[in-house]
Amino acid sequence: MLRLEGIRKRFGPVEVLRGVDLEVKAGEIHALLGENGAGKSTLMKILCGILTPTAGTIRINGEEQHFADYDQATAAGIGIVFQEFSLIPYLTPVENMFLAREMTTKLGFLDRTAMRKRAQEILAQLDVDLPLDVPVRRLSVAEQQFVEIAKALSLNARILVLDEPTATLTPSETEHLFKVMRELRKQGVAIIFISHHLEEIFEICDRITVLRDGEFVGDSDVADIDNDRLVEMMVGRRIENSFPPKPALLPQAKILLECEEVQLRRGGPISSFQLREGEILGFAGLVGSGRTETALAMLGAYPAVRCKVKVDGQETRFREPADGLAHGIGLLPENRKEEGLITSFPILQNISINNYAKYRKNMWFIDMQKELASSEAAMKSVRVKAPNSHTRVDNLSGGNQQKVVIARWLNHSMKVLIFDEPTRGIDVGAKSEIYQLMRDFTAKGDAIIMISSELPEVIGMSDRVCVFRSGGIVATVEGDAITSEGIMTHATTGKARNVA
Ligand SMILES: Nc1ncnc2c1ncn2[C@@H]1O[C@H](COP(=O)(O)OP(=O)(O)OP(=O)(O)O)[C@@H](O)[C@H]1O
Repeated sequence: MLRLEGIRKRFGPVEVLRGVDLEVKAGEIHALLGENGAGKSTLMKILCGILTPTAGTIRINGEEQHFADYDQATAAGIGIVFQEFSLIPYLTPVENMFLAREMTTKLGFLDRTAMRKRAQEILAQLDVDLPLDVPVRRLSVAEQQFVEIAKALSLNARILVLDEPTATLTPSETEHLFKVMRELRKQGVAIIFISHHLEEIFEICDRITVLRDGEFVGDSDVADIDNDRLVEMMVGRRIENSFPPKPALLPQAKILLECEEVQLRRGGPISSFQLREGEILGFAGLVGSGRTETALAMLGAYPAVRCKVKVDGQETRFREPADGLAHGIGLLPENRKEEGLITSFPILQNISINNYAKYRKNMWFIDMQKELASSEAAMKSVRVKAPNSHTRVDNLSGGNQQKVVIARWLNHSMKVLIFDEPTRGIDVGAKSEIYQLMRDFTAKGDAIIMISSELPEVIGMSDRVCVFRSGGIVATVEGDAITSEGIMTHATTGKARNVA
């Protein structure tokens, strides 16, 4: 159904796609894989007419296509759901689906009944039930994604691109999305699926194509390839063990940070926890269980009913996360593109920001050589792929933008780091490097709170784990008790103490 041949793309002097081929059949779920910055999103933007290739051909059912813009690609049967949705938050799903191509009655009035009926038909075809009369901002991320898919199908998409659709979904939402994808496959739609979760590729995909540094590395049936070979194709080397060994827990370790009596909601559970020097404390639990809110409440960024914090044994009150910096506490927010980066600034300043004290020469000047050397070393340590540290962050791939924020915090002189979903959107090769850097950080006696929805990451990295449920901590486990069954049992059935 789709054949891309010899696709090249140059941004100024940098060639980011260097002759890429991709073949996708009707009724196939095809994974497009590669490290951060390999060129996946750029290739998809070319397919959708958003970018023009420097060279190469696009054929749909054998016919050569030249898309001048997105609308022409849509007319040719291509639909794309980006990582950042294009829905208007204040409009309903139906209004969003038919935006700028509203159905009208013979007299020229809006035919709301017909639009609603068509929307219902498409959603029923996907076996998706969602409220049609509320603004989409009230829907969950998964529901918004289904609206995007339904919108593409209402435009008769036969080739559907899903760019990292599962990155922000819960496991059950991901299962629902997979059900929808299987249904579309049955209907003969060709799906191109981008994900950094390799277990998802083995679960849902029929074929794969791998890119590395803008080049085509190879393609294969999923049935003919295993995990190790796939990683090797993507990264160009074998990744032996992604989690570094855990150090022995020190029974007498100093308490760096203590949170007593956190109550997120009136009448909700009251929790407490301690963070000890040299440890990684995992915050596990289902989405909405209160993990992020508890961390934010501690830093004054969530309006908890009560929250008593002690830093180095001293009671401390933070009004906002910036107050944490003075106490050596840094936050890597979940939503780092909006909250963690100044995208119009170069990588260099995005890494060194908040950290100028380290580069100060005297009262007036900073040592720019030192700033450059230190930031470039941090950038290299997490493998940010960019021509140099002066590249603007908005010219980086999504995963590389994430790495810049991680590089900033790991380069900072902090005592405590709070990492919310540290490896979301990060490729498999860089993940293991980030895990090692986290361990190097704690080896100095500093500590990390790691909020993560990825159970293997929680288990592989945490020295102790606080399991959250319904807004509070229901258990704290350590050592051999850190198992997926144990954590899941607490996360789904655990009872919080002290319910007021
Ligand atoms: N407008 C632009 N100007 C300059 N370089 C760009 C621009 N857009 C993308 N790039 C570069 O092109 C390369 C490929 O980026 P792309 O977003 O396609 O990667 P990706 O494979 O989708 O990565 P990720 O897994 O991180 O989403 C990156 O090195 C990126 O910095």
